[in-house]
Amino acid sequence: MSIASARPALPEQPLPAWRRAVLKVGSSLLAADGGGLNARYAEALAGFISASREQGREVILVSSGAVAAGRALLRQHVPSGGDLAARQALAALGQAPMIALWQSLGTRPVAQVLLTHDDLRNRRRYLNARATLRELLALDVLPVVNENDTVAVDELKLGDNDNLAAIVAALVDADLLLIASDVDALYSADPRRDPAAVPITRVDALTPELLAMAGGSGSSVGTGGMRTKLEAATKAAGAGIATALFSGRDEATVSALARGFLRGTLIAAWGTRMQARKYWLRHAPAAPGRIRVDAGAARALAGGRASLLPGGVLGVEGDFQRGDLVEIVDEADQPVARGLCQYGATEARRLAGRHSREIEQVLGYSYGAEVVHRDDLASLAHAEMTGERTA
Ligand SMILES: Nc1ncnc2c1ncn2[C@@H]1O[C@H](COP(=O)(O)OP(=O)(O)O)[C@@H](O)[C@H]1O
Ligand SMILES: N[C@@H](CCC(=O)OP(=O)(O)O)C(=O)O
Repeated sequence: MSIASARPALPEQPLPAWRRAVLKVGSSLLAADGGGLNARYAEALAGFISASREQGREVILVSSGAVAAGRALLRQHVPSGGDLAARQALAALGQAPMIALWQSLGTRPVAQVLLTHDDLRNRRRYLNARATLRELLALDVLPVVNENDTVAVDELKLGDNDNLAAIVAALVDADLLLIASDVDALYSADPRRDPAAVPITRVDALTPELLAMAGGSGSSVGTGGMRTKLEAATKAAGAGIATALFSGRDEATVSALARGFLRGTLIAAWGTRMQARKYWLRHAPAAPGRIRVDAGAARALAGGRASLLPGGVLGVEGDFQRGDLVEIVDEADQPVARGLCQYGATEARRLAGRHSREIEQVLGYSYGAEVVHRDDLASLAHAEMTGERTA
């Protein structure tokens, strides 16, 4: 039974417009009775994914449930907490049945994507994960992401799939993070413990008071509870992505989602995705290196809408890798922009002053016509920075 089923249904509110969303489905839904995997609630969620696809939208699924599935397969008591290696073994055992469950509920092929914190901290792996996920969407395949529990210990661990889902949402430039759980909203206190708890359906800012309302998991299969959901929403908000929390146990709630309405808690983003991205590009630590550009390129970059092409590059200083954040300066060494470089310093040096169509001939391969793509670039010119949110 849903925790909040004895309470009155929540009002519907419009979801923000979205084209790409990450949907996180917790163990509390896939192993709802505390036993093995069960399609009972996953079916409606799979229906939502198919309906979204038909509306021309893209969904990336982040699914838990491997540990619960593994535990049920062994048909023996394995303690929920405790031994990390035992949990890892259970996850390895249950991962294939979890993927098979999602495959059985849809017609599109399902692709398994296993990630760790290390994969997303390392710039090259981050870019590879992003490219793979984008390619899977282009192939019209449903990516099903989970933490790679076999290798994820301590510092490699994201710790929970709520946080993983927020990171994946930023990785794939999603517009919305949808978190389906066994509770229909964020409450003023854990509704399992406090019958007087009241639902909070709209959050404009995640204040310390709100964060303090969130408790841990109330079920035997879930891990982070509301605490990790609010952590995830904080990460998503900082990346310009709104989060919707809702009960995946309530069919009417899930079908309302396909109509663009939420019965649950909507946590607003801090700004637009582009503002958040530009803010990050302007303020994150840059790699030890600089790209010097000619006057024409400097003018174009100051406008905030042009990419940096190899022809505008005069020289490259220092050392950086493909994907690093680098500073771009003009002929007088004045910073004009910052951006993620598509080529490493050695490659960029060889490309300086060349035409984009010569890239393949010079390097023997190409990552694209731009040294820095305009989506990955933030101008430091005053006009483009006005209106920037303060973090
Ligand atoms: N303030 C709160 N509002 C709503 N739920 C809360 C709150 N604090 C703790 N919870 C608990 O969070 C649980 C959902 O998280 P969790 O068990 O980790 O599920 P999942 O497997 O879906 O991630 C709810 O069942 C509820 O008991
Ligand atoms: N990677 C683990 C999921 C851990 C987790 O975050 O679970 P949950 O709190 O149910 O989303 C598994 O597949 O069992």
